[in-house]
Amino acid sequence: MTSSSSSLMEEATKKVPLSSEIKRTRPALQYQSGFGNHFSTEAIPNALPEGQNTPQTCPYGLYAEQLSGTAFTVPREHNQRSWLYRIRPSVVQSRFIPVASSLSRLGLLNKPEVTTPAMLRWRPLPLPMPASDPNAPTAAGSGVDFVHGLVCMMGAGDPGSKQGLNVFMYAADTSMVDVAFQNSDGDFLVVPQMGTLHIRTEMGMLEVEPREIVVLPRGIKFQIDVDAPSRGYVLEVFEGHFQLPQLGPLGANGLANPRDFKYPVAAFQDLERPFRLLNKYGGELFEATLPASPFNVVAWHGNYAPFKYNLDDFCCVGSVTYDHLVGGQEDLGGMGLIGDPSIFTVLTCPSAVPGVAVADFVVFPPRWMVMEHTFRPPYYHRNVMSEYMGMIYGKYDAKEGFLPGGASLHSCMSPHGPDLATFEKATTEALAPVKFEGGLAFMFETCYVLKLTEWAVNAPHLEEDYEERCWARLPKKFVAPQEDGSQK
Ligand SMILES: O=C(O)Cc1cc(O)ccc1O
Ligand SMILES: [Fe+2]
Repeated sequence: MTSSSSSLMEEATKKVPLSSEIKRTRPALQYQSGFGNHFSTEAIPNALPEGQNTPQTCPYGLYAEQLSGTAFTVPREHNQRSWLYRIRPSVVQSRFIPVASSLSRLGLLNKPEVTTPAMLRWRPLPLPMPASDPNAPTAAGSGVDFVHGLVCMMGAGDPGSKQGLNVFMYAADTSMVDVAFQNSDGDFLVVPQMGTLHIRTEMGMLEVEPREIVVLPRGIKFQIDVDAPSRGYVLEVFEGHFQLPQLGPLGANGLANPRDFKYPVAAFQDLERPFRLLNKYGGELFEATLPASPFNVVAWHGNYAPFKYNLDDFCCVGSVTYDHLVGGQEDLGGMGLIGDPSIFTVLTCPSAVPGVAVADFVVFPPRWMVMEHTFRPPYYHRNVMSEYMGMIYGKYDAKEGFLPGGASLHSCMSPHGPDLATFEKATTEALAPVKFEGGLAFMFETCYVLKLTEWAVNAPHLEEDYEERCWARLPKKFVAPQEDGSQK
């Protein structure tokens, strides 16, 4: 490891202040708040038509364009669409052509084809090589932008039949210049672990830092600037959209509160120069040329838009008596099943089966641990759901060696739980109330059985001795009773 990457890794283990807490280099952005709201926003006063969506002519000579995130015909409470008022409509573009073969080496297009139930863990994803590194591919530095830095690790299903998901990681050090990306295959949930993402979307700008997440719904064009080596995780769902979990017996508040979700305000570019549009479609990549910036939406209204959320705002709920609780479905005295996922769920993308998620995004944030006569860490278990975990900063409370920027996979029915050191500590420590402040881990939990990409199983940062290192030395502690039934 180079000294610069080891110091970057030290950086990553610390809880870094948000840039809003330190000196800013860019003007602070404005947002609108409230999960799933119907927003109205205009970058020029009166750019939104009054009283109707498609007047004969729109203010300022804008074109009206609807973007639908759900079928027109789904019930009103699930309907997601926005009306965009833009300088040119999206149809002004050249024919989409498959991206040239040199670019098809993109990790983004890796196919999940390897089946294995093995418990796997990866050390931190290597960052793009700095220009000063003699092994860097170009003298100007690695030049890897967000799209080219995405690498598919695993997935299930098929975007063509709108079923399943992918898990990616990204490592990038370069901004996207005069290029926009559109994912027609599903929604992206991005979890930065290092480096701020400056995201320009059709609906406006978002700035997203480690400890925040962003959802970029299907089809919404975006472009990402970075100002430092940046790394993180991406969950892509091919079906449905992310929603807040039911609160069941918790009542009206708690977990991720709706008002803490931030949506962009309209912001547009009037840039008349060629742009490339990269489109992920059916798991392949296509490209078209645009005569001008596609970020030309002067005003919009609707409920289909990207949004961000600060994980520090998560209101964590847990056991205040005994046992380690994660939550589950609640049957409220004959009121029927509430599809209520884990108490650590920030967002869920539900399947058609109540309580079963295409994917849950779950966090393990700093929190008080007060449970009495209890083994407090996550217990040993095997789960019908598959669990992919990542680390944003610090340490996880069940394992040593799970590092920020690293990842683990415990698939359907594969066993996992605390390592030896954690077990020893948890079974001998005095159970005073303690605040776990060690770190912020998260999980993508899915009902699908994941396949891995060749890249993920052959990656040099895959830990060869994961099971061995964590669990092989867990001792036999069993003491059989004496013939008379007494214990030795
Ligand atoms: O396996 C893990 O580390 C994740 C996890 C944590 C927890 O507190 C309960 C269940 C669970 O799967
Ligand atoms: Fe687990």
